[in-house]
Amino acid sequence: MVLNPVISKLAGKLVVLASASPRRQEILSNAGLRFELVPSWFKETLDKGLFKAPHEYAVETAKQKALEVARRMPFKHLKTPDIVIGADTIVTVDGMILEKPVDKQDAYRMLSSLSGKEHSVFTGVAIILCHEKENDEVDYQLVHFYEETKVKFADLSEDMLWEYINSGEPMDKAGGYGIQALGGMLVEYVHGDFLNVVGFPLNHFCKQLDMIYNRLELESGSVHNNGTHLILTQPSPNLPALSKHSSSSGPRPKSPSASQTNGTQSSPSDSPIHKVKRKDTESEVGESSWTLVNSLSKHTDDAETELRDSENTKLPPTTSRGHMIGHNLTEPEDSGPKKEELQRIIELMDGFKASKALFTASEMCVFDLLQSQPGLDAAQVAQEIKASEKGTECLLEACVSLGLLKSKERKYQRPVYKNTDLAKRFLRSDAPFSLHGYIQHCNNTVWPLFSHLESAVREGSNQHEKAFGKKSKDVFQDTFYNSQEIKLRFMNAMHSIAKVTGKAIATAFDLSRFKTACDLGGCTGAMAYEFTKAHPGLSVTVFDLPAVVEMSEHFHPLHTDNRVSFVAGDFFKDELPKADLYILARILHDWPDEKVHILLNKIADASTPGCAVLIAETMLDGQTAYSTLQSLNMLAQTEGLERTESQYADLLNKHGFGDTCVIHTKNFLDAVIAVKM
Ligand SMILES: O=c1[nH]cc([C@@H]2O[C@H](COP(=O)(O)OP(=O)(O)OP(=O)(O)O)[C@@H](O)[C@H]2O)c(=O)[nH]1
Repeated sequence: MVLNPVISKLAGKLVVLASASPRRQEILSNAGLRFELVPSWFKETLDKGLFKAPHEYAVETAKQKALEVARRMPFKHLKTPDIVIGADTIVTVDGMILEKPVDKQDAYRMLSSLSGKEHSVFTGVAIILCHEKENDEVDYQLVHFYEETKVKFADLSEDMLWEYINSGEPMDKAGGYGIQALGGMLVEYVHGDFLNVVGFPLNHFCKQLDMIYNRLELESGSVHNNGTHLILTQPSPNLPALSKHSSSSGPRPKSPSASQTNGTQSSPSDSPIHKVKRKDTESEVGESSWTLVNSLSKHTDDAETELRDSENTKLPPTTSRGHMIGHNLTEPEDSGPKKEELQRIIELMDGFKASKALFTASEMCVFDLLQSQPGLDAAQVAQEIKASEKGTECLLEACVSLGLLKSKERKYQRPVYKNTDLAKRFLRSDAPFSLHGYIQHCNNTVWPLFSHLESAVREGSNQHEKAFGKKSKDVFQDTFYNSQEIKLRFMNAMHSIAKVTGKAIATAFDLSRFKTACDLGGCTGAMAYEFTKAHPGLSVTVFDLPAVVEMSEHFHPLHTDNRVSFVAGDFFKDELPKADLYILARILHDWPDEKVHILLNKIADASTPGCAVLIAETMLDGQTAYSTLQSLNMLAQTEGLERTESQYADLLNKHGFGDTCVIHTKNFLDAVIAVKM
């Protein structure tokens, strides 16, 4: 892309955004960056007192967020990213660091401290470049920087403050406001990068990428550039070499454009350089397997040593400004396709093989068998699952390479197999979070539908007729609930997803004011059960088709609590049970807008002011592979599609539901709540 040659340099690389912030996802995807989303599990609890300046705290938190993901991925996701991006935004005023408020009082405290004053917003950013070496070791290179923007708030009256707090907007935002939304009304002026306040300094980020990939200015000696650190653990012909002029005192940035940006001080770093050796797919990365180099001066010394080494490696010629002449460093002319590039394409091409291996092992109850009898060899497994020895061995080995099984070699004997933790938690059919039911649905329903994806894309409609030879006017009545066997399988699938996601949805918002809820299309009641578990004062009515309700007793042992009840009916045709809160979990994505309007209209008719609708769906905003592929899934399988959070807010607004609040749960589903005005 002409507009952004730097972002386009990342095409073909596995870029990972280690952030759950929907704003960061949006800023980067709007800039055309294709990335995978792996939110960091790093808890933001560093001791602020240990940092000399607030931006150091933001940078260190950003580094820890990114490092946590970079070191988790090879083990938990079984792939090594090329680049991991982490960020942390803080607000500073009167010597205090403000992060996200923990409750409304905290938001009040923050916003009143900002009223009528200028404050600073710092976003620290860490870019980790990962290099997987032939011997399975991973080298990490860390670039980090920060950006400062000054923001002045108008004087805020108590009424204004509380109205804003009650909108729900402050809760997931640094300093307790969102400048991009209602919070914009509180702001008198902004000096500096607006997107930095929103959560990601895009311009500064692009400059850093440019520096990394185009070697701009680096030849003339900037290790510390514009608040940036570049720490190399290994010389790499694909990365800018550090100048031999660099030193621990930090040379001045030479680029005029860079020095005009805010946040020009170089930030001291105490971050270690990490190297990790990947041993096998089962190992957890412990600190002991890391080589740590502890001080900044040590980094710089190491970097200089490495530079001298790297100067000996053959690099293409440069001009005096450090630009490459006729060469592109990321794609050396003579080296042919890079291993990582090919790996990414092959991974995508092989995705269906991995899925089918998982489906087959699950369908043949391999995980259940190895749970009850761990340590069987291929011949023993083959005998138990009534399959060929040769086929079973291939399947077991594939599962080992996918991280689903572990194998143990034995001298002069065949290896034996057992479940990995992942299989124990999610693939056993009797595990509390078992996805067995959903996997069966994927194998028997989604798989045949996806084999007609091209037709689905051409025609813009589901493929039940091609896949199953049946015309369906209503996919639920005509396909999913057409036979007992298929119905039970579908209900099992919905049940397992509801169990895995239920708690995150039920606890996404403060629902303490609601006494009654109605879970429309609530199937087996698994989601309803999570709601009653999380909210002791709440009773939930599950409203679903008679064919579903009659079968839900198969799942009833779950409902030991009599606060969950079932009512049979069709939510498009029949009167809805009265409730304070209507739950629509994975319902609206089945239907086109016309039908969604019919349903929301009925909910609006049944609601009085103060009642609410809670929608749980996968929102498209982050453009993650999961959400966009899920939208293809809805295309091939239903009449519906996945939507963005603003599309849901618009649909709800049209039926008198406002004060919309969205939570990204870090689980499969996101949640939106809106109140009848
Ligand atoms: O004007 C705005 N200011 C800030 C925000 C959002 O605030 C949060 C800041 O929190 P943090 O940096 O800790 O990031 P998280 O949301 O927890 O996500 P990670 O997974 O990356 O830790 C951030 O989301 C900003 O976007 C805003 O929206 N407007």
